[in-house]
Amino acid sequence: MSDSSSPRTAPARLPLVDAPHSSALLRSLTGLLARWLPRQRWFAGKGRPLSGLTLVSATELLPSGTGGQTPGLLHLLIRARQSPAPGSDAPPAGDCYQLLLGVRPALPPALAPALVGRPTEGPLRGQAVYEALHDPRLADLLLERLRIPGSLGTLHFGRAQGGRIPSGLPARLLNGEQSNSSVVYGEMFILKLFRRVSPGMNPDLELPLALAETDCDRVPAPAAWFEATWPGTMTEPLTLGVLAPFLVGSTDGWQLALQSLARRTDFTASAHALGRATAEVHTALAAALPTSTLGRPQLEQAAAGMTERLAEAASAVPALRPYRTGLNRAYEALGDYARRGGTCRVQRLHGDLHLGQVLCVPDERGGGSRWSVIDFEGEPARPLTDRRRPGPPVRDIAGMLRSFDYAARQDRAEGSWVESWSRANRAAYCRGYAEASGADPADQRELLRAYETDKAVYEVLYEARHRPAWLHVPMAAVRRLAASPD
Ligand SMILES: Nc1ncnc2c1ncn2[C@@H]1O[C@H](COP(=O)(O)OP(=O)(O)O)[C@@H](O)[C@H]1O
Ligand SMILES: O=P(O)(O)O[C@H]1O[C@H](CO)[C@@H](O[C@H]2O[C@H](CO)[C@@H](O)[C@H](O)[C@H]2O)[C@H](O)[C@H]1O
Repeated sequence: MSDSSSPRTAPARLPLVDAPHSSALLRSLTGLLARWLPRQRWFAGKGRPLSGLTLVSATELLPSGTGGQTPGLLHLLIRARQSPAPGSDAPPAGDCYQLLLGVRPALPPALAPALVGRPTEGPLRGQAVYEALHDPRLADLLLERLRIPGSLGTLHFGRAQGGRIPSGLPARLLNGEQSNSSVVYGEMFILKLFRRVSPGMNPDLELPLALAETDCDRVPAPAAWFEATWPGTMTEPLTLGVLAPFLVGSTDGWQLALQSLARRTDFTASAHALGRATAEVHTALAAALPTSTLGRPQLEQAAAGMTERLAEAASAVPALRPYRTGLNRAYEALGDYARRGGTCRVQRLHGDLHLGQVLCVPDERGGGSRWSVIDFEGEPARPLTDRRRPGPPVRDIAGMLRSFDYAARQDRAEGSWVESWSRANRAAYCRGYAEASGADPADQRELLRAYETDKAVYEVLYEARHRPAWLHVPMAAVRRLAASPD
């Protein structure tokens, strides 16, 4: 099963573009990109030096006018090779990134912050190369491509049946802390452009497409998408972007939870509704896509995977080491459950469910509001093959329970009100889930504890890498979970 138990999958091989063209283009861009890429929020390999760049694919979406005012639009897939982390004997890894670059002889002042650089050699010599999504003309061109199904070079554009995508919708690039990049078009659609990509369908397209065929309306249905394809090769298509309806006036669950904490207001009705929404999505996914039952060997393997992940995290984050024995008890309890004959149903999941992944949307039908669920990519650090494997629903539930704890720990006052806020919302969420699904998460004690522990360990590693100032949040959970009685 996904979790961990499976061997780490090596990145699938991707074809390279034909040599003469690619080497000239790379000559233009290598120096600039080697400096620019590691500074991007979405660059996954922070802290490891870049050892080289290779071009996987290059497509001119719009040829640059020579000397004129028309910008060019270049779509690139670039493999960034990196040296292994210090002390690791792993071979150099290479992640593939998607770039959309604008090319102009001179940049208007409004686009100056988007500049990647000016190549000093090769075919782009002397041109201003910049992040194309900042340029409304180029973002508009991308929408035009998405409106009309078809292929251009390695790029293939697909569309859902029916529905209308108007042209000329004004583009607005989101500037939040994202793992990818998103552009909102006329407050009608949002395009998510995946940054780190690998062969195989991205679950953030696959699962919303599958749900669109069911009667579950909790997830915005993809209107259009694009992918890279290499017909005649063994390489699976690689998902590059998804256009979905924009939920106007929505607020994410994280903001709402923080408001409730700041104003000392009740959140349990929302948490309960969120439990119901999660159950509805799980039920629809289980009906639409394959499920199976894990028996003893697979559950033991899952527990072993968690133990291994804890060992890896502890070697990267020393603060975790004193708690290893205590945390491992949760994984041993899962192994014991399997040896006693315990089983577990697995199905496709969200994979990284937390309060930031749920949007509270004003409900046109009833005047109130309702929860929608977004971002089915799974945990960004896991290989795609892992993220696409079925897992137990309690894994998502554990993620949301951790999120209530995260929110509560943002409150500086802490103390008993905040603790009871967290406890009450965790309980309300599970109640809502149980009512809508018929399965009470609390009945799966060993699984829930093991997955909550596994999630807290993941968060320790995530915070140590991306937001060290937040490390204390999952560490508080680690202390609690390590001390919890069997
Ligand atoms: N369909 C949507 N409607 C409204 N806002 C959305 C929608 N999808 C995403 N967003 C907004 O965009 C942000 C980033 O989207 P997300 O899919 O989580 O990207 P990432 O994986 O890069 O974090 C979300 O936090 C949310 O605020
Ligand atoms: O939103 P992403 O898919 O990029 O998920 C990653 O980043 C999340 C933070 O933005 C991280 O979530 C953790 O912090 C949240 C508060 O910011 C909290 O609600 C979550 O419970 C906590 O796990 C997520 O783990 C990571 O994969």
